[in-house]
Amino acid sequence: MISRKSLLYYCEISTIKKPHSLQIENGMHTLIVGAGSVGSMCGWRIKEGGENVSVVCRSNYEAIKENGFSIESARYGSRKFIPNNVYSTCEDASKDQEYDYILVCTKALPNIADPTDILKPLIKSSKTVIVLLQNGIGLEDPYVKAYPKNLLITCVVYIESEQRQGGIIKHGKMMELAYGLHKNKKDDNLDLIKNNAISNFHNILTSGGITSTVSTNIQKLKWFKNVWNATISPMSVISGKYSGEELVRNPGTRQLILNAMSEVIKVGEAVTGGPLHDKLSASEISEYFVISTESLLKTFIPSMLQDFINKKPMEHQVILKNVIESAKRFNINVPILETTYELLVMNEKKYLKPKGILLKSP
Ligand SMILES: CC(C)(CO)C(=O)C(=O)O
Repeated sequence: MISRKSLLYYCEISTIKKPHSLQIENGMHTLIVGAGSVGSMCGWRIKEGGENVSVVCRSNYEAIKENGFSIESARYGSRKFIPNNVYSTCEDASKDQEYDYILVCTKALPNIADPTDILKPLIKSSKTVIVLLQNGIGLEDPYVKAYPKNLLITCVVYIESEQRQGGIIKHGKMMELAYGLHKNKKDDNLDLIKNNAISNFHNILTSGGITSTVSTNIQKLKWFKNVWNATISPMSVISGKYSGEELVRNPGTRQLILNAMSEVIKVGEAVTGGPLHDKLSASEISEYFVISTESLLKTFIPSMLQDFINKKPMEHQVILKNVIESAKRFNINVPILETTYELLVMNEKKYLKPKGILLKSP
């Protein structure tokens, strides 16, 4: 019987040990690009851990410049987070710094604009490690193409947070990152520079109290997590704003979600070349996610539903469309995912079109 521990509990994880010969550097400078609910939480914890943290904010810039962030967290308590510097553009952030780590915490919306463009002024040499803290799959290729000399770390993000208004952040207990170096070829041997980049990142996260895990098979973990994101999140929007907890408690939608999950798992297995989990079968993975969702609070709102409520673009390209496109390559039928995707995009068009935001045609 599967019981809920944490959404990450069942992931196959390999934590690397810090090699004794490695010197962990101090005083590193991290830039958060997109200081919304995820970016501000990470920035806050990394600064609390003793590092320099600057942020690039867009819609919330004036509020953050003036007052910083006010964070109310069930895990860490309620505090203010005042970043070292607050910028409104990456251009401004690039003027007097070259950063060790750039954490990309913006929404992943490659269907609206090239996501790598905004980093251009910031990437001055191979010193900067780019870290993607975004939901979905198939995000990495544009970064590899645009910045081939920079190391790329890609993450699975489990952070339960929401921005109420400019700079007011509400956080629950979940604050976990699993990550690994994005590799073009299957190569588990990390050389010293790569190992250093990962160890330092691990160090700055754990110093700030973020549960941090390094994986040598990060794509498998990303697909595993996307089983949840590609099903519960869009269903919560198209069902008319039901929470995940309500959807899995209702027998009809519970079965629909289980069926949709099995479509995602089939595609994930084909893409990653094996099971998405070492100990759980495909049906146990779906069962595990449904049981985990059952014990989430009614008030827990998936980030896609938060975007829908706030009339913002939703991340359906990386969460759903990329799965559907992979399914086509492997001749796998995904009728539930296709239906969900089409209905989601129709819903989004209603509010994006009047704002003049158009999706790129495929
Ligand atoms: C489950 C959660 C909150 C983890 O970050 C998430 O991925 C989302 O809401 O989109």
